[in-house]
Amino acid sequence: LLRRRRSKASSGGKNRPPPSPPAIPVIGHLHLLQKPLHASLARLAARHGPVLSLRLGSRAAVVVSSAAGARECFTEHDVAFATRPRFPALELATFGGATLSTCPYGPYWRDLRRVATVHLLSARRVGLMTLPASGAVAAGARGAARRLHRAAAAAPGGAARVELKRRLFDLILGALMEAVAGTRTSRDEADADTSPEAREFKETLDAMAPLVGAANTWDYFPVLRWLDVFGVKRKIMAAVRRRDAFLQRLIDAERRRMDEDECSGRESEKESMIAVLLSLQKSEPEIYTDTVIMSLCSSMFSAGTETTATAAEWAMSLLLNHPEVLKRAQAEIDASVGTSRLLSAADVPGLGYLQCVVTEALRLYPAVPLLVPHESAADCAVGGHHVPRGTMLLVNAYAIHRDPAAWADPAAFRPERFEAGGAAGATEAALMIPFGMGRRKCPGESLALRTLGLVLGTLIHCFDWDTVGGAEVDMAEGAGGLMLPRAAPLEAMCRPRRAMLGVLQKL
Ligand code: HEM
Repeated sequence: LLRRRRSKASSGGKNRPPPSPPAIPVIGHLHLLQKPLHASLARLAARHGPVLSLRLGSRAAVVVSSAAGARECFTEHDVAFATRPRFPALELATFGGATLSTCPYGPYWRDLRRVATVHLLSARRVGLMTLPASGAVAAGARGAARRLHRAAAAAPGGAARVELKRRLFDLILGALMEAVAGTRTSRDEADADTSPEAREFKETLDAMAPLVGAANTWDYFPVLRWLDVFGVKRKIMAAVRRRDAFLQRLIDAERRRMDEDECSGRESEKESMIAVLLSLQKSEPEIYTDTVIMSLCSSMFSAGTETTATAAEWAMSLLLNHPEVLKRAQAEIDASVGTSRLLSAADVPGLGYLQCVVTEALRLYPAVPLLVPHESAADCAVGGHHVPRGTMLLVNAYAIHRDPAAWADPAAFRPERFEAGGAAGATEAALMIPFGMGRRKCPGESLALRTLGLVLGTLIHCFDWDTVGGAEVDMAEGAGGLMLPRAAPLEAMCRPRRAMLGVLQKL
């Protein structure tokens, strides 16, 4: 004991574990956690400090809720924290934990990450999706404006009550489905926000999500996995088979199309992500198997759709409750783009205030509030506390973005704080990490920001928006696993702007 105490003293406290609330046998600290999880963890951090340790059933976790702690984890210890914890329930739905977001750090992750950043989400590819009018996101935003205009024209008084959550989700899933699998034709035929393919895929995800959620308890109490009393595993496997069959059909269709193009010597005008991956498969078939292609496509949908749609929905909620901000963003677009054409992605970099709106919305409501869990692959020290190998790391971006020591009036929606490139009223300690930080940072950030700018800009430019019945939008947060959903789906009243009628009628 004496030896241990002496070595602790000589290490300057670095061997001390982070502070921890009293735990209960077997369940550890699980009883202290309520939904939404980020709020519960912020309350514990206020009581026990910005670096605290928890035991979640059989799993050890450390929760970091300060900018300084997050910086330390993702700079000094970035490699140590670059791997992911294994969640048996999630593994069933993610190709055995082999998707880009879930796989352990190592050569396999590096390969997938390189393909994603160099081939699928590169600046060139994001440009192709957003810049030309035929790009998947640009066409999606235009189609949504056309359909909203029609809905308003058919509504009494010329203003339609629209469920923005569904429309935003469909728009973004439709655009991603087109970018991944080249499904434009089928979407155009249906003139809907999504193609039939996107709808079918969504059905498979909807079937899987609650099952994986229900099986989450396995991750903390492994014994439950072996019992599988309610047959959850069997049901997850059935949903997984349906999803994989669907993804395989998309791959086969692209393969057939590419073969036909090759035979006829036709140049394909726009390559889908699957086509890019199939070209890589030709040169390195042992690496780019159909399963790897499926897992990459699945990563794009699961990591890119709900996140971007949720961020857009929160941004619209904030704008509806702050009509003065909405008017200012609209005036900026009118002054820069005019009212004789639609906004394009090329206009977005010149719309400084609109970008501040997006940033401020991501600060207040980061779509992934605790980032994606990391795990330490080696012992390290965070905030002077010892974190052993194999500890799950949760970084509370939500709490960091609202830290009163770092941000002036942190709960207020004030896009101006980001004007002139800075964060006015924020101290050196302020840190924005809606997309994470370090080597596992989101590779879809630039696609997400372009999409948000283009979609929100189009909605603001073409329509006047109002809350339903003039009541304030309720900003209550729902419980959403890793995500930060609204408690109630956002609905709003949408009326085409008189100045934009000429443009809308031609869509
Ligand atoms: C507003 C929209 C988005 C937000 C807020 C967001 C946020 C995040 C966050 C917080 C992470 C985890 C970072 C970490 O591990 O610490 C992440 C990872 C990831 N994101 Fe995004 N994301 C968005 C959009 C997208 C899009 C559009 C795509 C692709 C189409 C995408 C693909 C991914 C992938 C593949 C990962 C896993 C990266 C890895 O583990 O190496 N995300 N994202």
